[in-house]
Amino acid sequence: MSHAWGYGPSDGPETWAENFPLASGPRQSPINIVPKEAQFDPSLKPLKIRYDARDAKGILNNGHSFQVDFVDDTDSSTLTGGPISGTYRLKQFHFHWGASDERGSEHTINGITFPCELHLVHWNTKYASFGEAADKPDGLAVVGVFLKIGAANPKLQKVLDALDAIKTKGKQNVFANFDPKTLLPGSLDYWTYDGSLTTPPLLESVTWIVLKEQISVSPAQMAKFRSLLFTGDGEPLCNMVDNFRPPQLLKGRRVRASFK
Ligand SMILES: NS(=O)(=O)/N=C1/NCCS1
Ligand SMILES: [Zn+2]
Repeated sequence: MSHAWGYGPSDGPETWAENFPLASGPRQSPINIVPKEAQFDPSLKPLKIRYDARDAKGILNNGHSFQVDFVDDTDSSTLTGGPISGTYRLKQFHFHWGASDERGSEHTINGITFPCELHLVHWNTKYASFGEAADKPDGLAVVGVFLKIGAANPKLQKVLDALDAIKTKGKQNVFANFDPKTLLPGSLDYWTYDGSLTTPPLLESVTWIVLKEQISVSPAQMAKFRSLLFTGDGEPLCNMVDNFRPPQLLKGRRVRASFK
């Protein structure tokens, strides 16, 4: 049975444990990252990110965020190196954001929140598919990128221009020829820890790779994110904002840094 969940007072993160017991598990995400407590690990490899714009397939309002989906039947868009072993294929990317600029990210740095956070979701090709990988402890790897308020981000604009056509839950459109590598910052320095999906079913299958360097987003671009709706056609209008889970307990986990 699929349980309805959301980000409101009656179905939000504080209620998820009722239907998704992993919410109280030992490796939940997101977390607050305290750089001074992160251990530099010289054995961590540089991230190797190779994406092919031709793999971009579509864009979907899934009622919780919007996601850009990728063809993942070959190793043409992959994540390797970093803290992971083997090859992980790009499945989709999506965002989390706030109703205003002082909140919106899921991970925090020294308790600092950002207005938006990008997640690039990859699955381990030792498994047959995303669905097979999603509940395995080494099944997924998500690269997280913080967005901070500044100059308009031209790389983001193509994604934001596609939102008018997917305003309501369930709407989708073709979204072709887009290389998400253009969304990444110049530095690929990262923090990494073992965590979970930040949305139900909160599966504890994610190697998190959170980049230190942020990318920019303008106030007008943030307004575009906030123009989406959680609700479907014909339902009462509810703006898609504050679709983030707050930081969870570390429960003894180590956060490693790829940089000094
Ligand atoms: N925000 S997240 O990336 O941890 N959650 C996900 N749920 C389904 C695919 S990714
Ligand atoms: Zn996410």
